[in-house]
Amino acid sequence: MKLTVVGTGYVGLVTGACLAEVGNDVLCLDLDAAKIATLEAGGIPIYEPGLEEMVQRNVAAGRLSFTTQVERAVAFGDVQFIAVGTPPDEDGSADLRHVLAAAKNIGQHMTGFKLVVDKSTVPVGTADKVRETIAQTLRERGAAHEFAVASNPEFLKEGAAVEDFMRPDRIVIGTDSERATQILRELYAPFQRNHERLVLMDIRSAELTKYAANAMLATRISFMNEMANLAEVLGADIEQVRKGIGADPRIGYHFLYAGCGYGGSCFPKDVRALRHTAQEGGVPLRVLEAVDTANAAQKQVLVSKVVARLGEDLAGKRFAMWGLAFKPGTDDMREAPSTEVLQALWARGASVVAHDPSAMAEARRIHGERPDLTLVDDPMKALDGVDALLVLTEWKVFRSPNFEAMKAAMRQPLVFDGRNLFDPAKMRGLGFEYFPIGRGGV
Ligand SMILES: NC(=O)c1ccc[n+]([C@@H]2O[C@H](COP(=O)([O-])OP(=O)(O)OC[C@H]3O[C@@H](n4cnc5c(N)ncnc54)[C@H](O)[C@@H]3O)[C@@H](O)[C@H]2O)c1
Ligand SMILES: O=c1ccn([C@@H]2O[C@H](COP(=O)(O)OP(=O)(O)O[C@H]3O[C@H](CO)[C@@H](O)[C@H](O)[C@H]3O)[C@@H](O)[C@H]2O)c(=O)[nH]1
Repeated sequence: MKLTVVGTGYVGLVTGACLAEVGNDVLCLDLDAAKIATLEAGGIPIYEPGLEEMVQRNVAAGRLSFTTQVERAVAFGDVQFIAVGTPPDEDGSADLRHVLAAAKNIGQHMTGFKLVVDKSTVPVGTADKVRETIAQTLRERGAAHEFAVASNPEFLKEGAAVEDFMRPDRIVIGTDSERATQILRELYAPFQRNHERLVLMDIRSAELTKYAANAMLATRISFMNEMANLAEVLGADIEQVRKGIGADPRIGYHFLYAGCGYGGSCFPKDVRALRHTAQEGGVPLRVLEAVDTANAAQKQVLVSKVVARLGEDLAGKRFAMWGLAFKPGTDDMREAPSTEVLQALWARGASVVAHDPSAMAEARRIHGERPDLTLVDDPMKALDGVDALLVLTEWKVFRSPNFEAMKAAMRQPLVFDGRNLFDPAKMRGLGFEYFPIGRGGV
């Protein structure tokens, strides 16, 4: 099939590359000329395991190409995927400017049937707006072409995006058009594996499914974080509790880890956008309100522990930070807990020496050159003479460090671990003062 993907961010680029991988001809459009230039030069603008090779392979095979030319992109694909950003507006609602601009471009340049597929995360009712925008643009041109609009929300996780797209748990498709259903069935046939992954539904339900999934997962994390805070005070261990409750298949072991708060480009934004939608609809979402509040508090948990141990005034103190990305496997720092912890430490006069396997360039872009932030290329180098180590991201490379060398490098063996990487008994046995999350019983 001939496909156009509008937007070459995490979702658009992965969608384009994976759909080319199974034999489609894909043209990716982005208005960001620098991104397209990078892609055309054989590079990729983001870090995502397996993506660069997949892009290069499909470009070489002639199945994947890139453009900034809207007219060419609209002409190319019978299916037009909209995968542009839907950032939060000031009131927390999803900003649909880019989605509707993409829709308008399609209406402006289409000369025959197009299936327009919303892949961006968009509030319920957006497909109607996309439809209306295209219809209106066609009317203004005096043109009459058939088109269909479908919702196909994306569930990939950063750091595992290619794997998630190639081997999806489910493919949600919302349509009210038989023609659209047929096209998308055929397009997604190679991703079915051994049983049907397509979940077909009406458009509004598909749009809500995306938000409901992220809201449920965010709720689970905030719940575990609050249990962890309670466990600490009660002298219980959240890791034991996690295993105990996860054994119930109705709960399950996945996505049950307490930590220093959830971040990323999706959970915080989508929880707020859904709350906004509910407010407009006059429906209280009390649970989700608490999920958001609990997460904001959890992002400060490490700082509270530092202050309780070292005092409010941290002037002249030096901290090592392991991990800047919002989670391992990505260079993305959007809403990362590290940013809030850095700001809180700086506000108290401390300086930080940080290492992250992927996100250091991003940290430099966000925080700029400043005397109270040093970025080093080796986690052990961050420890020289520091008053404490803070762990913000559970990268694999941090899991089995040389503990003796760590102790020798630090001014004092003090570790605040926001991701529960280490065994508390072992740490204490080695002579560390160790502050994990929710492990009061060990
Ligand atoms: N990042 C994720 O893990 C993830 C997963 C599932 C769903 N989503 C959702 O998918 C959508 C895209 O997210 P992302 O992380 O890929 O965003 P992103 O910001 O990384 O990329 C969006 C891209 O769209 C481009 N763009 C904007 N307007 C355009 C237009 N009119 N024409 C062409 N290109 C345009 C931008 O230049 C940018 O490169 C969002 O709604 C997001 O919530 C994201
Ligand atoms: O047990 C857990 C699991 C995750 N997290 C945190 O939760 C955040 C989000 O993690 P994750 O879901 O792995 O990352 P995302 O790439 O943001 O993916 C989420 O958001 C995407 C965008 O909507 C969806 O497509 C995915 O299905 C959904 O998992 C991160 O800060 C994690 O540290 C925890 O604290 N504990």
